[in-house]
Amino acid sequence: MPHYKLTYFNLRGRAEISRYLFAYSSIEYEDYRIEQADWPKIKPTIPFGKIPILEVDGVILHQSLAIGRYLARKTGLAGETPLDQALVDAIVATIDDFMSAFPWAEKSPDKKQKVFNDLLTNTAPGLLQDLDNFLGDKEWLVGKSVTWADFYWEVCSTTLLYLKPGLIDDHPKLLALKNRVKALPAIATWIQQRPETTL
Ligand SMILES: CCC(=O)N1CCc2c(cnn2-c2cccc(F)c2)C1
Repeated sequence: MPHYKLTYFNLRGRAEISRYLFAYSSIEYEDYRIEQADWPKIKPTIPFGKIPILEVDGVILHQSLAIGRYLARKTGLAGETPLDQALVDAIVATIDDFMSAFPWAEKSPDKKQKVFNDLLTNTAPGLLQDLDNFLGDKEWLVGKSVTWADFYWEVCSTTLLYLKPGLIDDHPKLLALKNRVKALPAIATWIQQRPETTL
């Protein structure tokens, strides 16, 4: 088994999907969490200057969704057929587009709050309805078994609910999917054991 080292901040953020995949697959890894204060020193040493990165026996993989897709493929959670894999990728990208629209590093609290409020009030409802329509009465977002698209929904919706409690109240099927993921034993154990962070 390769030596895995995941480097990110002490946040769920863009690394949590990989942590879920490691937990679900029982693959051992180093969950290396850097202090925000140390980032300016570390950033120049990172290819492309962004985290998370996953080191696989010293080979550095960057981009959170590339890392997630790599782990999902190793874990059998990428989708059963090429078409299902494409559907999984499309759902992951759709959720990620929305999460990426938040100005997480905005220094002005007023500007940050204004954009966050606009996204949560005016953009989120359309996305939630589209996801609700796509899920329909299925157990999982794609195919007959859980995929990393379901994990990504749970990871990102946790942050969205922290930002706006009640945001998903009009979508009981999406909440039920979130709870199905949280009820997976390995995920439940990780959620119970992981460091408590707000984001
Ligand atoms: C200073 C940086 C920061 O506060 N965060 C980084 C980005 C982030 C956070 C929480 N979720 N999230 C995220 C998850 C997935 C996709 C995405 F684009 C963003 C918190």
